[in-house]
Amino acid sequence: MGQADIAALLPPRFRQTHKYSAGHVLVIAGSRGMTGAALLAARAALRSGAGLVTLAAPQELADLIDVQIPEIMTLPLPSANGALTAGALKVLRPRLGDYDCILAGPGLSLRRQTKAFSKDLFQYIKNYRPGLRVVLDADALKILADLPRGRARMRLIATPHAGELGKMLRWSSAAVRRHPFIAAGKAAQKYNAVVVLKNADQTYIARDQQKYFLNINGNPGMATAGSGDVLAGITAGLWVSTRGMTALRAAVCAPYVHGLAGNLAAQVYSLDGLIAGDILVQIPAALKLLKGA
Ligand SMILES: NC(=O)C1=CN([C@@H]2O[C@H](COP(=O)(O)OP(=O)(O)OC[C@H]3O[C@@H](n4cnc5c(N)ncnc54)[C@H](O)[C@@H]3O)[C@@H](O)[C@H]2O)[C@@H](O)CC1
Ligand SMILES: Nc1ncnc2c1ncn2[C@@H]1O[C@H](COP(=O)(O)OP(=O)(O)O)[C@@H](O)[C@H]1O
Repeated sequence: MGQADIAALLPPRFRQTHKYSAGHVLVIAGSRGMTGAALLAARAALRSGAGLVTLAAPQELADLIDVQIPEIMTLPLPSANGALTAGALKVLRPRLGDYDCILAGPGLSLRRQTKAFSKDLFQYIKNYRPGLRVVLDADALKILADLPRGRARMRLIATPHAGELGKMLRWSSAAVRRHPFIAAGKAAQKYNAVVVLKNADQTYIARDQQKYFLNINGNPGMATAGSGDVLAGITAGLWVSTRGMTALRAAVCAPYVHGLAGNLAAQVYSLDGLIAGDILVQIPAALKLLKGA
């Protein structure tokens, strides 16, 4: 799809918008050593239009983040050794009704206790909050892949790279790279999700095995740590903030906005010097180019 097609899917912000109608994203992410992934995703959601973003993170990291980025609220959760533990769900459960979308996974870690928490969370959402929008990326996808087939179906956008999608399908990442359309479609079917497969310079979007979208916007400068965390944040931000935005529309628009922001960032910082935070700060300019305001 071209720039005009994407622009048509992104209507201007409604005049009477207030921060709650623009949507509240809960980002569940980060562990010791990977706080940056959580911050990139949370900031990208805000920069993509979400009215409020709360970052749920291990308590010691949440306390640090709280003083760093004034626009982001934090929800400290029980943790051990810098990663979330099973007790985190008890704190989260009564609050889940406050959020329009959950984005989980960037920098979450694959520790045993974090896996237990994540699996219980997915199951809880499936049973008690089936309408909640969920974006899963990175470690959350590997944890989802461990669940028995179909156990935790949600209203889901999944944003794997080839390694992660390989785990979701029990394929090698080389096989995913060889057959990206088939892999994205099969995963969409298996997980009842919209799948955004990040295959370097090409991103494949599938909701089933019949209809696919391909994004080629972007540049090789975006092959840099944290670039995917930014895409996950854009996906959640667009999904909640734009009226009438379906999961498929959000999944089609987000990689385009991400690529456009990456292209604007490359003009300033070059293909070699570009870092994920540069993509992040160009999201508003990319949206302005697409929406005209
Ligand atoms: N600043 C930070 O805190 C950062 C934290 N990150 C976090 O680090 C954790 C591990 O994620 P990684 O993706 O780095 O490592 P993973 O271990 O998840 O995946 C990397 C493996 O997948 C394979 N692979 C196959 N196709 C690939 C493709 N198209 N793109 C990338 N890898 C492909 C690679 O060969 C490699 O073996 C995640 O939680 C992630 O969110 C990263 O996002 C980097 C930045
Ligand atoms: N050569 C490239 N051209 C365009 N986009 C790229 C290229 N390499 C990587 N990207 C983009 O960067 C992101 C990388 O995501 P991911 O592998 O999850 O990184 P990370 O885990 O470091 O955040 C994807 O959105 C991908 O499309």
